[in-house]
Amino acid sequence: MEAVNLQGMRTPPPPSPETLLFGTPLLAAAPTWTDLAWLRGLTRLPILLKGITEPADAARTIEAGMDGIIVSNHGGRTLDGVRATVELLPEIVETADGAVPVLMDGGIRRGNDILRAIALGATAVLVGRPYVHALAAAGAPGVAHVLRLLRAELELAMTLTGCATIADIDRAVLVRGA
Ligand SMILES: Cc1cc2nc3c(=O)[nH]c(=O)nc-3n(C[C@H](O)[C@H](O)[C@H](O)COP(=O)(O)O)c2cc1C
Repeated sequence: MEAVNLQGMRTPPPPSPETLLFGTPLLAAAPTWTDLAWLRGLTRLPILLKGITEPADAARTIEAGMDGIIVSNHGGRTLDGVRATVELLPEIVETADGAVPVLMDGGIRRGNDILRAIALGATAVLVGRPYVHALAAAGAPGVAHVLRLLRAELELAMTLTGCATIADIDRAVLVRGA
């Protein structure tokens, strides 16, 4: 039987050789779908599940009562070679079928990247390294500058593709590659 602490949290079992990842108990402590049910029961706040890369997991996220999906490969840092999120996005949007918002991150560097993601069905995008690098280079004003640039570039891309509002952005703005 699984141990449960006073807050109702699952206490990870002691690591076995099978759950040791390169000598660390990382996998043994990883949250499970059961933990999501526990978390859902604790709050009515929206919960968005990050790191979804498979349609089957997207379906399970919705079944688990989550409020949104974040398509993410964590910036490709943890598993080199995992498919790009912009490539994964359409099949996950199709699976979600409007039931919950689908956000994505990974490789958003310019306004065009935001336009493309929204055209492929993303409700919104998130950024990681651009704001971290800006913070390191120029502090809080650097972060504000990056966000201003992304917004200005998105507005320019929308103007050039004839989209007056975010809701006007659809697949018609995309050109299919060979
Ligand atoms: C230094 C660093 C540490 C990160 N640590 C985590 C983490 O602990 N958990 C997580 O879900 N994602 C983590 N991420 C991934 C980001 O949350 C985000 O998914 C990713 O940076 C988005 O891609 P981008 O950097 O290309 O915008 C980390 C990213 C960086 C650059």
